[in-house]
Amino acid sequence: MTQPDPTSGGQTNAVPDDFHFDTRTDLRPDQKAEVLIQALPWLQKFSGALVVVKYGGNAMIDDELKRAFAEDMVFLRQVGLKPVVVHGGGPQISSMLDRLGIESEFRGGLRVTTPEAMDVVRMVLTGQVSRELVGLLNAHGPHAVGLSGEDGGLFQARRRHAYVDGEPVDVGLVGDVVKVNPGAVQDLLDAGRIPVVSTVAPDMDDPTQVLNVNADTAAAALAVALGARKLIVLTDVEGLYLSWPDRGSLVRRIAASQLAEVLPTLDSGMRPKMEACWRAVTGGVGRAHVIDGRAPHSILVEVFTSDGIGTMVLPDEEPADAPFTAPIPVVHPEVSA
Ligand SMILES: Nc1ncnc2c1ncn2[C@@H]1O[C@H](COP(=O)(O)OP(=O)(O)O)[C@@H](O)[C@H]1O
Ligand SMILES: CC(=O)N[C@@H](CCC(=O)OP(=O)(O)O)C(=O)O
Repeated sequence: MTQPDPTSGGQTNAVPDDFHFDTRTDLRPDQKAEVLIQALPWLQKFSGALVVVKYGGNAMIDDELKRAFAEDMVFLRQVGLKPVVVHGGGPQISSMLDRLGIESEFRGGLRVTTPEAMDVVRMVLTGQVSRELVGLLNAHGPHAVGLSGEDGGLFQARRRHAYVDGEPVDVGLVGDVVKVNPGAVQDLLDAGRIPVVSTVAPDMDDPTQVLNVNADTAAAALAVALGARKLIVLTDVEGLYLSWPDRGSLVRRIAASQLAEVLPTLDSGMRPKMEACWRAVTGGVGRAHVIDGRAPHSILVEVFTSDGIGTMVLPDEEPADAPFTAPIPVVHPEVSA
């Protein structure tokens, strides 16, 4: 049996003949209907919305979770949103460097990237992680197309001058995205595809050289350039904790200016992530969320339920669509000046 896909310009999606609804849950039919109907205002609100989803390497824990992630992306697209995937792959790069006997070290949350390590970063991100995600998405139909920051002039980067404790450190071939030309991603979206972006970028000052770009930072730059409604960052923790690792200090909502005060207090893993959220929201993206990628379908819970999930960063001035905002108290961090 095949069903026409109304959003795919005449393509068809194969539905197996033995297809049946999942009956593993204990929900009664009316409860199932309630869950679906509760999603209605959110489906209406986000119809046509462009959402950039950063999928961190630490959230790619097992095959089941990766498949659930792919289902979520296809779900978003199928109900009329425009998802763009920007993926990381830090642990996958580290494990390949290990296998090849190449030492890898982080300074200030950035991988010190030698020319030899850069070859591995590029190979793992574009040749392994991207291929796997594209394959998982395309198990549902011909949706996904992979591209890297090198393709179609998507990113241009500049070498990063990194500092640890105020001292300059050499992190090698690490860059910051300084220019985004989102045309190639926009073309794919216009064609109904799901772009899957790897964050390797040409060096603006030496176009023969590619640079290793932190995936959170690249996702934020792309979200701003595309004028995204949301940036969703999937990681391996419930969200931002004000006093890590005190589990009682999870932040549910935080305004950009409050976040700016907190940033200098954060550890290296969380800092680039929260900085990326801050950049996105101050750059015009409606909301940025950090959510737990270890929970299956956390994206759907974030986008289509009133309570949401994880930590939400919002602009200082609440936009006009405030009535849809979940009634969660804003945390006012107590941070010394
Ligand atoms: N304040 C904090 N709130 C939440 N997590 C934190 C905090 N400080 C440090 N962390 C650590 O940061 C990790 C997430 O960063 P990272 O490992 O770089 O993620 P990813 O690979 O998804 O980009 C968490 O697993 C947690 O151990
Ligand atoms: C400069 C730098 O550190 N680049 C990262 C790029 C991958 C990444 O960011 O992956 P995650 O999102 O999984 O952490 C790295 O080499 O690990």
